[in-house]
Amino acid sequence: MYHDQGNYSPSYSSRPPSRPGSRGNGNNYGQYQDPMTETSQGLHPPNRLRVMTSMPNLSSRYDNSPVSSVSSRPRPLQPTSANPTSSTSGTTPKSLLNSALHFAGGLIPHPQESTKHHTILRHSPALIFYRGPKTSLAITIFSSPSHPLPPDRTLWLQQRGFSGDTGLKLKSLVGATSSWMDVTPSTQVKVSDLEPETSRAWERDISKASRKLSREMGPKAHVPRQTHVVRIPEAAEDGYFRLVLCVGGLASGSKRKTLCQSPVFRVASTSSDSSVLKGASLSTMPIEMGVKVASFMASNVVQRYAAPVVAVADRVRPGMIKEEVGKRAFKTVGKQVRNMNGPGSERDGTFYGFDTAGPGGDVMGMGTMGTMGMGGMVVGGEEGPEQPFPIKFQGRVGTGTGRGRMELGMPTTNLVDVPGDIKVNLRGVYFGWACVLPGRGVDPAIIAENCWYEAVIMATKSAYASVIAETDIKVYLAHEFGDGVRFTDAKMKVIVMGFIRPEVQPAQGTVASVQDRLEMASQDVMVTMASLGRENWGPDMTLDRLKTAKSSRSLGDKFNDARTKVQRTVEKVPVHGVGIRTFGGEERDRIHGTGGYWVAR
Ligand SMILES: Cc1cc2nc3c(=O)[nH]c(=O)nc-3n(C[C@H](O)[C@H](O)[C@H](O)COP(=O)(O)O)c2cc1C
Ligand SMILES: Nc1ncnc2c1ncn2[C@@H]1O[C@H](COP(=O)(O)OP(=O)(O)O)[C@@H](O)[C@H]1O
Repeated sequence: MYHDQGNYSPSYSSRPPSRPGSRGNGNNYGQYQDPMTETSQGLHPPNRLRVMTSMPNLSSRYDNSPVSSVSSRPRPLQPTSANPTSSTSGTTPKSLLNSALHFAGGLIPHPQESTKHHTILRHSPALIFYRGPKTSLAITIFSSPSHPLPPDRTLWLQQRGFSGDTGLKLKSLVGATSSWMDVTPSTQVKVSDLEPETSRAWERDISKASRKLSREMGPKAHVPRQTHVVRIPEAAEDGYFRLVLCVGGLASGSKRKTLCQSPVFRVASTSSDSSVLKGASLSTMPIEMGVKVASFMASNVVQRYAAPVVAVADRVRPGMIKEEVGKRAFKTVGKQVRNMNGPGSERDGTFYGFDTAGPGGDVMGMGTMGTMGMGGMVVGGEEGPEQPFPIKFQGRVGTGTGRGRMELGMPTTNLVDVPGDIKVNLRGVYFGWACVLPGRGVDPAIIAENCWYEAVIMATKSAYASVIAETDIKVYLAHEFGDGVRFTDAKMKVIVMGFIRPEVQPAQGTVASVQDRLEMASQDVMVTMASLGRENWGPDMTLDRLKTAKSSRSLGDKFNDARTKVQRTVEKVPVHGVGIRTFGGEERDRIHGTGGYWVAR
C-alpha cells in the first residue's frame, strides 16, 4: 500500500465462502445485456399472415404493451450472457429488438438441412442481429454413423447475392479470390465450459432434431457430432448467408469438398442499408418484413442513445481505427515476448515449477517481462516501467466465488465492466497499483480515499466459452483488510506496471493443488512488492508520468487522443448490442481473428 504504514501480512487462514456467486458477464458494455439472449421469455411470433399485414399497427403492438408469452425456448446465441430473467415489454432497445426478433425469427421454417450423410441444425434464429465482433451463429452438425466428421472439416461462410463492396471486403480480408470465407471455429471447449442455460437449450434442439431425423431417415440415421459457435466477421456486413460444411481446402492444400450446407440466415444491423433485399428470395421475403420492423423500431429508440456519439464518430472516421490499433504497443511487445524462447520462458517454467501456458492463438500482447535482477525478485529496470506500461484502466468490483478466500486465504476481486481492449490485450499475470474509489460498497473506515495498493493483476482465460478471445480480470490487493471485508460494486482504478509471467493452466480437466497455487500466488506477491518498492515505480510518480506524457504531446497527438477518446466512447455505448454498425469492423476482425468455438457431441 502506498501512503500507509501498514505492513503486508497475508493471511492464509481458511474461511468458508460467504457468498458464492457468478462472475461478470464478460460483456464489454457494462450493464447492457445482449438483446438476443432475452428472447427466451419473449413474444410469441405472430402468425405469418399478420407479418405481412400488421405493419401499420406496429406502434400499438410494441409501444409499452406487454404481450403475453405463450412459449418459446431460449434462442441461444451468446453463451456468455444468457439471462433468462428479462422483461418482455417496454420500449428499451432490447425489448423492441426482442419483439422484432421473435416476430421475424419464427418465419423461416427450415431450422435444419440434410444431405445423405450430413445434417446441419441451426440453433440461432434465422434473423441474427449484428452485435459487433461477437456476432455469432450456433449450429450442430449431425452425420451418419458411417461418416464421422473428419478432423480437417471446415466451415465456410457463403453470402447469397454476394457482390459489390462486401465482396471486395471479404476478399481483401481473407486474401481469397472467391466469395467463401473460412469461419471454422478456432477453439474446442468442453460442454462444462458452456453457459448452462444455453447448453440445455441446444440439447433440447438436438433431441428434437434427432427425433425428426429418425422419423424422416430411419432410426439413428444421423447422430449429433459437433456444435459450433461461428463468429460472423464484421466484414460480412448485412445480408443473407449460409454456412457450408466442407472437408479439406485449408492449409492442407487439398481440394475443398462440400458435405452439407446450413439453412439460410439473415444478418441485420439497424443501419440504413440498401442491401436489405439483396439475396432475398420468395421464401425469405417474410423475414425482410421483420427486419424492416426491427430497424424501424430500433433505430427510433437507439437514436436517442447513440446518435450523438455516432455522429461525432462519423466526422472523425477516416483512419481512426488504424491509429487506435497502431497505438497498441501491446502488439509489438507481445510478439517480442512470444519470440522469447529460451531464457525467458525457461525462467518461468523453473521459477514456478510448472509448465507455463503461453498466450493462445490471436491474443495479443502479454506485455514485457523486463529484466530480473535481485535473485529473480524484481521485474523491470531501475528507471521505471517499460513500454507499453504503465497501462491505466478502471472497472467495477464484481461478485467473488469465495474460492480464493477459502482455499488460499487470498480474496481476489473479479473486475467487471473492464474496457474491451484490456480484456483482449492482456493475458497472464501482471503487477501494478490499484485504488478502490470511494462510494458504493466501500467503508471509508477500512479503505482510505486515494490509497494505492500494490496489486497482482491476473488476466486469465475467460471462465465461459466466448466467441472472441477475452480474459477475465482479477486483482489481488497486497493488503489485509480484515475478516470478510468486501467492496462489491465499488469502482477500482488499476495501473498495470509490468508483466510477471504467463498464466499457469494445469492440464485439461485438472486444477493446480492448493499448495501449488499458494506457492505461485506468494511468489507473485513478493515479485510485486519488490518491484514496486523501487524509487521510480511509485504510484504518484507513475500518475505524474502519465499526465506529462499527455501534456508534452503535440497538438496533433492531442487531437489523436481526443479522437481515440471518442472511439472509446463509441465502443462503450452499447451500439453493437442494439445492432448498429459503427466503422472499423474490418480492423476488429483482424484483432479477433476467426474466433468462435466448438464442442464435441
Ligand atoms: C496472485 C495470485 C496468482 C495466482 N495464479 C494462479 C495461476 O497462475 N494458476 C492457477 O491455477 N491459479 C492461480 N491462482 C489461484 C486462483 O486464481 C485462485 O483460486 C483464485 O483466486 C480463485 O478465484 P476464482 O474463484 O474467482 O477463480 C492465483 C492466485 C493469486 C492470488
Ligand atoms: N486483498 C484483497 N484483494 C482483493 N479483493 C479483496 C481483498 N480483500 C477483500 N477483498 C474483497 O473480497 C472480494 C473477494 O472475496 P470473495 O468474494 O470471498 O471471492 P474469492 O475468494 O473468489 O476471491 C473482492 O471482491 C473484494 O470485494
